[in-house]
Amino acid sequence: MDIILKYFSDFTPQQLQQFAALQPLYTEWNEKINVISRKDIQSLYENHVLHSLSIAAVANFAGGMQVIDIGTGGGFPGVPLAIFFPEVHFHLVDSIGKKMKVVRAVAEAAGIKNITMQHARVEDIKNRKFEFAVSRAVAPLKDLWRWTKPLLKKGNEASLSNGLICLKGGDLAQEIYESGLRPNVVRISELFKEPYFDEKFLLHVSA
Ligand SMILES: C[S@@+](CC[C@H](N)C(=O)[O-])C[C@H]1O[C@@H](n2cnc3c(N)ncnc32)[C@H](O)[C@@H]1O
Repeated sequence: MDIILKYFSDFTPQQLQQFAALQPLYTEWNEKINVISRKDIQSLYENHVLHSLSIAAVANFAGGMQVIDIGTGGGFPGVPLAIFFPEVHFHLVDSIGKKMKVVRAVAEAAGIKNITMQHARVEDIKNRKFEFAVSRAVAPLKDLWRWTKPLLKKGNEASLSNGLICLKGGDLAQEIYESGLRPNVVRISELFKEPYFDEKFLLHVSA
């Protein structure tokens, strides 16, 4: 987990304990329910935790905000962000129930209190509003935006205006064109120097 401390500091002892708990917990749970590819589990902190925290490097969520993680799978980016922002509430949603089981077990064992979980397709969530939606590796930008837009409150209380923040890789030109949107695009390799982050991007679309 030193790779986290290379880029972020000022964690409380509780946050450090929670980050440290992730490796044994995900290693144990991933053997029962596969949420991270088996070869990737050794690179949990770089490929999953730090990648998730690229969102924290660009968006300083304010205490009391509500953030939905769409298609969280085993809890990325929602779980690392919930540890990073203990005053922010994270609602983690996935359409596959058994993945929610892993997230629930990890959050409980690590004592992460600011997370709720919902087994649902995000399109079916009604009557709830969030300041931000976050997502990694779930759907084309066009679909993510169609699902997310009705769930967002407008506002500007964080370092970024309220909206969708998604993590994506590869050549995004066609995907952005097809979305009809003009997202702000951040190269994650400008934040973190490890080769894993080459060709990885963070996209932000304002509500
Ligand atoms: C490739 S996995 C990524 C999981 C996690 N975000 C990560 O980066 O490790 C995509 C996840 O999105 C979920 N998903 C896809 N479409 C969804 C939808 N419409 N509503 C909720 N979850 C969805 C899938 O069940 C799957 O767990």
